[in-house]
Amino acid sequence: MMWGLDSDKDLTMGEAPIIIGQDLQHGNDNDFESKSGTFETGTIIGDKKYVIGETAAEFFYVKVQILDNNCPGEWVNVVELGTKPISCNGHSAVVLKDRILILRKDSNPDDCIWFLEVDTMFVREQQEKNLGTEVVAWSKGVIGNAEKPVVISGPSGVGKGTLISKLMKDFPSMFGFSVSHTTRAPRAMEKDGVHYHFTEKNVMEKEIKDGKFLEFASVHENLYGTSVEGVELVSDAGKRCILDIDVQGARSVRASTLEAMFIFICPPSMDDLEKRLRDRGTETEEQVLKRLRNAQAEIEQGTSSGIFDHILYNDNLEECYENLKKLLGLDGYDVPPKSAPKAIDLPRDHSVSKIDDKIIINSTSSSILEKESKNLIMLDVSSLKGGAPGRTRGLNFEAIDSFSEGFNGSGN
Ligand SMILES: Nc1nc2c(ncn2[C@@H]2O[C@H](COP(=O)(O)OP(=O)(O)O)[C@@H](O)[C@H]2O)c(=O)[nH]1
Ligand SMILES: Nc1ncnc2c1ncn2[C@@H]1O[C@H](COP(=O)(O)OP(=O)(O)O)[C@@H](O)[C@H]1O
Repeated sequence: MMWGLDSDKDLTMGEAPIIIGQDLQHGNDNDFESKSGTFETGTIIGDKKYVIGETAAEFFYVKVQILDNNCPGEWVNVVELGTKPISCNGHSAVVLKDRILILRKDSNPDDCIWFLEVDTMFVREQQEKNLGTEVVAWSKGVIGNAEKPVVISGPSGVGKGTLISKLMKDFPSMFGFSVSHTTRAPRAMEKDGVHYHFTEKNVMEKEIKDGKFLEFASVHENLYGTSVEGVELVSDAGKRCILDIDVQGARSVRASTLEAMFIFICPPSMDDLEKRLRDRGTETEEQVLKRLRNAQAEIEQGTSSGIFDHILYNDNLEECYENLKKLLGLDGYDVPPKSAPKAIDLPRDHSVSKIDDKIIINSTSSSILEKESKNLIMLDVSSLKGGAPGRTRGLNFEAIDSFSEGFNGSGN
């Protein structure tokens, strides 16, 4: 088996080395003691060596340690952000520009590609908040691109929920709702985990601190927030994610790495808005008044801040819904079967090399069956998008088998 790789070159950030992390399990590298994992790779980027270790026998998470060449023998304090992969039977590590690509052995097709970000914008921002430590961030790699999420904002009672429900009912395989967290009390018909994740303030504040939220805001004196996982789960299922969030939240998403389409829904008049809110009958008089007070400012910001790509007036519901469908490219639409994004199936034993933006994964298996199905895989990392917190998308691959001519799979 050839799993860990080549020589230990002194790589600097931004170079495109042939690479690679090194298999320390077999004692190829004596620069430092392998601390505890049964499998480790050591990847040098600039002055730092990133040691990624795992213990396959137990259900542990992969662990990152860093050595600074300027302080020989001393481990640097590391903060690891994001959801981490669970240990598997080893991995290869490949240096990209600002991150390390991890190819995991013996893991499921949808879980074999991960990225450890070491110098992305997200990591640099977090570094400023964690002075005195090294920050790295994990994100899972996903084949292909997800369709841009749709952010829908507008004052309370304008009809956002009604429009979104219609869309989800008419196109259930195309859209998925990002279920927000909130500290407000559930309404009579609302279900936990469906309409919102209803949560306690102290729990939500802790989760915000832990970086679980893409955005959050205090709205009508309650906390609301969109979790990174909530949005990613919808995209992973091959659906387009819909977010119903307020203007502050929309502004935060605009500033984040998440590319989205932003739509603001306006009422025909304040009188109509008040009537809808009162007729809905879900709020106390005090809450209705609070929502109406906030509505004016929300409409001003929504229509003038430049956050939103489109403004829709919800006067006649059916007309507004048709206009929403037009924006989403759904007018006169016959819903096609939606195929889930493809996943890469790595050969169990393989070698890895890198040429420009292509990672070449070559089966070294002696099993005829495996050779037939996946002899050579070319992974294209030229169009990566997103990253921590969340997923790294835009990976494409071609699987080439030696027994038939041409390609037998594509990530596109
Ligand atoms: N920033 C942010 N706002 C949210 C989120 N979820 C809901 N909201 C907004 O919070 C406001 C109040 O929502 P809700 O209590 O359900 O009342 P409703 O708008 O009257 O139905 C609305 O403007 C929602 O768009 C979220 O995750 N983040
Ligand atoms: N175009 C419309 N004309 C009249 N009533 C509407 C219209 N759109 C929505 N409504 C009603 O207004 C109320 C508030 O709508 P809802 O979808 O709950 O608003 P939001 O989610 O923006 O707070 C609901 O009772 C809904 O049935």
